[in-house]
Amino acid sequence: MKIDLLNQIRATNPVVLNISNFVTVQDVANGINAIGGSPIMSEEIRETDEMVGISNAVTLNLGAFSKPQVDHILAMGKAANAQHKPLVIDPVAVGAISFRKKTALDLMNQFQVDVIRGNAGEIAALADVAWDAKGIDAGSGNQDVVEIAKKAAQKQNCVVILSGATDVITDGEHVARVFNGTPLFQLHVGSGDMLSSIVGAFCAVSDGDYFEAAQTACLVFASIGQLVADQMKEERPGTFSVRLMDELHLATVADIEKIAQFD
Ligand SMILES: Nc1ncnc2c1ncn2[C@@H]1O[C@H](COP(=O)(O)OP(=O)(O)OP(=O)(O)O)[C@@H](O)[C@H]1O
Ligand SMILES: Cc1ncsc1CCO
Ligand SMILES: [Mg+2]
Repeated sequence: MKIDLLNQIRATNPVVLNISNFVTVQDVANGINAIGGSPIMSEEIRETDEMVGISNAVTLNLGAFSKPQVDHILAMGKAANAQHKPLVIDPVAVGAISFRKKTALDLMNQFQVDVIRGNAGEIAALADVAWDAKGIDAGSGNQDVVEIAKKAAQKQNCVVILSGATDVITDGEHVARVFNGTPLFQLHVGSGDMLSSIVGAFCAVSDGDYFEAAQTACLVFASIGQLVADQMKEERPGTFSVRLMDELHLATVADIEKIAQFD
């Protein structure tokens, strides 16, 4: 695990281009900014090639798409491939809404993603494994999450992050797990969206090793949330989100190394 990639983000301030959802766009922008990246959002398809041109990574969030936004996402994915920029996708709620799953699969048939980041309900849907997803949340299921993540990675030929109490990261063959985190993440809508765009920032400084980038992003984000939770006496979702932003900026590699739990 190359936790030092965090310092590389802070040293090089990579531009992370996002198609976000309107629910969590500000958290996503500030999360990238706080950790040391440079966020930019886009809502206009005609600027796609130029936008991708100035970016070091692209994250596409399917959280609240409309027909024009799906066209934009498609153009952005194709441009990221053509310009060899790392491409991350967050398939929000594809486990709960069949139209979303179909749309996500249609898109991923037309461009190649480098990393998919979703919760168990979303990744199970992409793996065609039975799971009871609930809206944007993971829901419940009894299949092995490692096998689910591997299956999704093999189907899409990319790195998959299945996030949750334990994050599972796989390229379809090798598997890493991150055990850090806090249930407080679930009390803040958009924790996953922030993670997906922060994965983009790690991919930008990874020299093409997206499996390493994905693992490290998960470890850094989950550990920083855990550091915040460890300082709180009660479950305060509002306070958590503010302090999370502070710690994304302040936490050092040494702070993370002290609590890191992964295999
Ligand atoms: N029960 C938990 N315990 C510890 N950490 C958790 C738990 N659930 C989620 N996390 C952490 O929360 C972060 C976001 O992952 P999560 O799986 O909740 O995304 P998500 O479901 O897409 O969230 P959202 O839809 O709110 O964006 C990850 O860093 C993950 O490790
Ligand atoms: C609540 C919600 N609805 C669509 S997207 C979103 C934010 C989590 O991605
Ligand atoms: Mg999500």
